[in-house]
Amino acid sequence: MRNPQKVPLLNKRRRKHRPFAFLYPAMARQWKAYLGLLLGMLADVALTFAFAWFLGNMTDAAVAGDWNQMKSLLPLGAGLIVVSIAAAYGQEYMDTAAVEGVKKEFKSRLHRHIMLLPVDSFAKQPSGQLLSHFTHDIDNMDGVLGSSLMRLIKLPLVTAGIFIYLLRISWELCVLAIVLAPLAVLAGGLFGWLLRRNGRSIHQLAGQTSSLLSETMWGFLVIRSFAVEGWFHRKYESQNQERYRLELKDAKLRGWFHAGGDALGTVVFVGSLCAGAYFVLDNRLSVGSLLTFVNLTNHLIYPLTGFAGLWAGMQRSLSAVERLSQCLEMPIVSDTFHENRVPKPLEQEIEFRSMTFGYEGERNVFEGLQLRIPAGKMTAIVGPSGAGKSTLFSLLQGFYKPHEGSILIDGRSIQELSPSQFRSLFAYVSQETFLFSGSIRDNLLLARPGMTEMEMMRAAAAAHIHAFVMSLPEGYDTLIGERGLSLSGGQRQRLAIARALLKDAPILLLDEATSAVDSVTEQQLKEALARIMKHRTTLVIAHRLSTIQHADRIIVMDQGKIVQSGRHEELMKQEGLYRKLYRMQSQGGEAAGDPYFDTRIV
Ligand SMILES: Nc1ncnc2c1ncn2[C@@H]1O[C@H](COP(=O)(O)OP(=O)(O)OP(=O)(O)O)[C@@H](O)[C@H]1O
Repeated sequence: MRNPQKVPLLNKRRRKHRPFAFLYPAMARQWKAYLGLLLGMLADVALTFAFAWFLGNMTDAAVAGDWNQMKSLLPLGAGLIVVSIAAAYGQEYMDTAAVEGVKKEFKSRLHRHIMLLPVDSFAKQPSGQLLSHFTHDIDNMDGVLGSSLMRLIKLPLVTAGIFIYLLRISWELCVLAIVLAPLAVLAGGLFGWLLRRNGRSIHQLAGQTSSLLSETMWGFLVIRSFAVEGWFHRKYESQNQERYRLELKDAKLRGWFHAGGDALGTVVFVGSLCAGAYFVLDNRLSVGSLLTFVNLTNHLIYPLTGFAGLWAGMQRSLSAVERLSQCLEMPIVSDTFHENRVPKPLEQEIEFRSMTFGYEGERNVFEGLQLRIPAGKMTAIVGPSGAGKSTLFSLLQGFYKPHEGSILIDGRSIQELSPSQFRSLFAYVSQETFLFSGSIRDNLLLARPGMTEMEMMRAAAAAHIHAFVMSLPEGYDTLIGERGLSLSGGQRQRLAIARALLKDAPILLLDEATSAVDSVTEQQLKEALARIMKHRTTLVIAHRLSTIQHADRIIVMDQGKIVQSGRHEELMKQEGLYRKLYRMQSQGGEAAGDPYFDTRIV
């Protein structure tokens, strides 16, 4: 196994996004909080000038020994303090409301969007990448929301106001500051671009690391049994190192920007102080005016220095918003969630009519496939690995659309059915059973939310899991751990079968559903399944041919084509793939080198 090298980071071809246009509707819905913040910000600006004015007048009154003037100014000072405390409190609260309100909306939108993604686009995204939108991108939106956004508006506003105010005090002192302003703007533009580029790389890497971590946790037992902990650790180390390098680069950029801003600010401050002191000596400026000037210059310096941090944060947030918008712009299957309805049983058949399909960028799996599956019967699909059995199930469930031809259920194209009607038609038990963390009852409830205790137990009994559940101290309320890992493979499979039974759909899709049970349980399950299949159209993908000998019809597939079909006895009489597979299986699958050999037929 190779040591992982540097992680590819930047997506070369990115679409143009307008982050603020994307954010605006969600922000508009929090208009009360943003209005509050805007008023708070305006109060803040007014307070800045009011305090500077107060300082200057108080000092001049003190220098002139005007006690009455000082006394008249005192209540004003107290009022300013009260207003500034109220403004600070209000801003803090409004900031949280404005930021968290928008984030809450995006979290919810993102989750909904992911739930409605078509199966193929979902499958293309590593789960960690999707997860990182929640854990990384949404958390990094702060720089363009709430008070950060207000500060971005406030800084130019304060800067312009201060210039005008200072101009009234001394135009000579203003010239010094004005000369340096374009420099700050230019530096902001350049560093902003660099920071955003770097921020994008950090976000992308965070997504990759998140994917790697989720794979590591999910595949922990495989990692352990193949002794590849070292390889995974090195891969993580390499990404961790890269992240460290990028964070340092970010810090360097911010550092340079900060230092440059500080230097610029200090030059303005010291320069105006010296020049101001000279003007006081020359009697062209009062001491109070100098203090007002120095105080306001401080506020002028802040835009030059504080702007760096704000700008850097904003650039990071913009690249997070960009990634979020890319995800939210992925097309979804429909605008609404669908609920299970209780559909009528199938009356006629399922038909694949001249269907052609291939996965994106791959050669076609099916070319003009013609297949009819009669209603109310059990049809088994067999064939070597890669024949297209699972793809047929996916197409039937609408996970993918045929490129040509159509799929009809009782004579109606599945495209004509509403998503709710369509989804209610199938109950699916897959090879890899997935159970959700929570109790056994929670997992069964998924299939039928309003189920009664009796219905639940009946389904569990039919799947031969009821006795086991009742033997547990908490019965149906027993927690089964993440992915049901505290249960055996066979127990998980039987619960999955009970879940499918509870859904009570007219079409039952079983993908080697009895593969993880022992032979005694398999026999019991077969009986239970046979009872349920009686009223249903059942399609079974079977790898062990012994499990489908009683099927009403067996379809033998090879490389996307139907090569044989009929009952077990008929197929056994024919020279062909079925007999070959059957013999291989009964002989123990000793078929090394045989192109039809499916390693699971043993
Ligand atoms: N998501 C996918 N993207 C691209 N190609 C795929 C995808 N899933 C399956 N294939 C390809 O489609 C073909 C049919 O695969 P499919 O899983 O339907 O076969 P199968 O008969 O179910 O095999 P098995 O018995 O091994 O599960 C194979 O060549 C496979 O490599």
